Amino acid sequence: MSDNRSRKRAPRRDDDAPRPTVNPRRIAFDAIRAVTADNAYANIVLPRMINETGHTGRDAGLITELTYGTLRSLGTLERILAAASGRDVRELQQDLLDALCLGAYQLLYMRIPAHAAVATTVSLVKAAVSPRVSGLANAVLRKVAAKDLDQWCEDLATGDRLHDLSLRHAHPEWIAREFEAVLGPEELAPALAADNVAPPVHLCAKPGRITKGDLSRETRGGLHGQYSPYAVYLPGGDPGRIRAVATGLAHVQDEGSQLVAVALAEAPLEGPDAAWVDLCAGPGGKTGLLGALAAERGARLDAVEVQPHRAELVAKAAKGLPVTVHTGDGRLFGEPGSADRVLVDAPCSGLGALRRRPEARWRKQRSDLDALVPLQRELLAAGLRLARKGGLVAYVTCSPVLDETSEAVESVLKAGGAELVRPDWLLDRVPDSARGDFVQLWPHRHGTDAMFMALLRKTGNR
Ligand SMILES: C[S@@+](CC[C@H](N)C(=O)[O-])C[C@H]1O[C@@H](n2cnc3c(N)ncnc32)[C@H](O)[C@@H]1O
Repeated sequence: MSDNRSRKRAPRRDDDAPRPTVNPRRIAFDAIRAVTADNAYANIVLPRMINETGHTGRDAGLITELTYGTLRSLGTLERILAAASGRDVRELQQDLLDALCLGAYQLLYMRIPAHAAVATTVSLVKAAVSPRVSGLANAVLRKVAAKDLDQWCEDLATGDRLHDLSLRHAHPEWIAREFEAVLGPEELAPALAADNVAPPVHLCAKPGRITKGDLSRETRGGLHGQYSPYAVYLPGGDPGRIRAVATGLAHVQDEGSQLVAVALAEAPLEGPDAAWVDLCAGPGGKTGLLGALAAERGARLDAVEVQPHRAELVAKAAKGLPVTVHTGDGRLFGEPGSADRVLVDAPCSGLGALRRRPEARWRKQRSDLDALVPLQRELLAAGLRLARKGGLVAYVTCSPVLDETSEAVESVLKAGGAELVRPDWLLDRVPDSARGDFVQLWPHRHGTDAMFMALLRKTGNR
């Protein structure tokens, strides 16, 4: 018997679990294909693929970086690939283009040696696309590798500031223009750059259910949130494995989302304060927090959601809380003048949460706003109708776009019967969050999604 065979085997990492056999780059490629060919969402398909193929730890991290990074940078990668190949990349078959983007991402954004990035991508093309195009892939990627990202961006710059910043930070130009209209030119680059950094997971300790201290201990050292009295930052790992999350005492929720919900609950209100409404509730993050606050105050919350499957999620989030879930159109809900506090967390472009959905920026179009903007205004008007005289309405979007935010509020205010109120609770605790009397949070300033909030008080009877 040889020495090798007589030596005891080192215990395996996870007992009997088989070692993953699918190559991480192949999984990243398959996930990118699912997004580009089947319109899948990376944050849904990728965790499933990683799980099914048994990758953990550093491998899982590499697969996530390859997939999310490539998808976030698609527009810029395609521009560089077009220049390197001297052709319109839309003429290439989509699976080849996806593989080239994955290879170019490794060359330009990761510290993977060029020879390894080119060789692994060419092998991937042979196996997953066609051996016939592997020579083309090799030639194009070698050209990409000849320059770094800064040099490519310099070569492709036109001198138009918005164009050049959009290219450097991988955003469609129209989105950069919308951000600049709110922020001005100075802060545009940091705002775009912040969208390319994966956000940490924020947890919300439901008030009256678990304290921040206990939740932090359960997460093994999660820091308390900077601004929200209920936020704990998850230091790492799967939030579903935290007992408080699994049992509904806490939930995953961006700190900015927590802040706007609490700001509505904390705003001073004269008169009765027992009837609260969440008019656009799905999937129920803010319902869970507002419902817990309502329980502490002896109030009740009606949560309205138009999509039945999202209403089911709201019911789950509100379990054990004084919340009634209604499936229906918020524009038609309830008795006028019956509510003390109303949240209108309107469906929006979601441009304030681009950090979370890597492919989203390339799928969205300015024309998406054509249908959203009138709906947002109708929902805000419905929220005001529902409020009693003196009652409060918070209008919230996860977008900083002017059309969806201050302009929506100003247009509804023109009809009369309501006034703008300064949400002092939030503005006083979060530096640089005021835009006039509105709240505008930003990833690069606050580490939260770019949530917008306006607080209105109903002054009329109708
Ligand atoms: C921005 S999301 C709300 C997020 C939610 N408040 C949370 O914190 O989890 C907007 C929601 O409004 C719903 N919605 C869209 N149109 C609606 C309508 N007319 N009435 C009620 N809900 C509507 C969408 O289906 C979506 O679930």
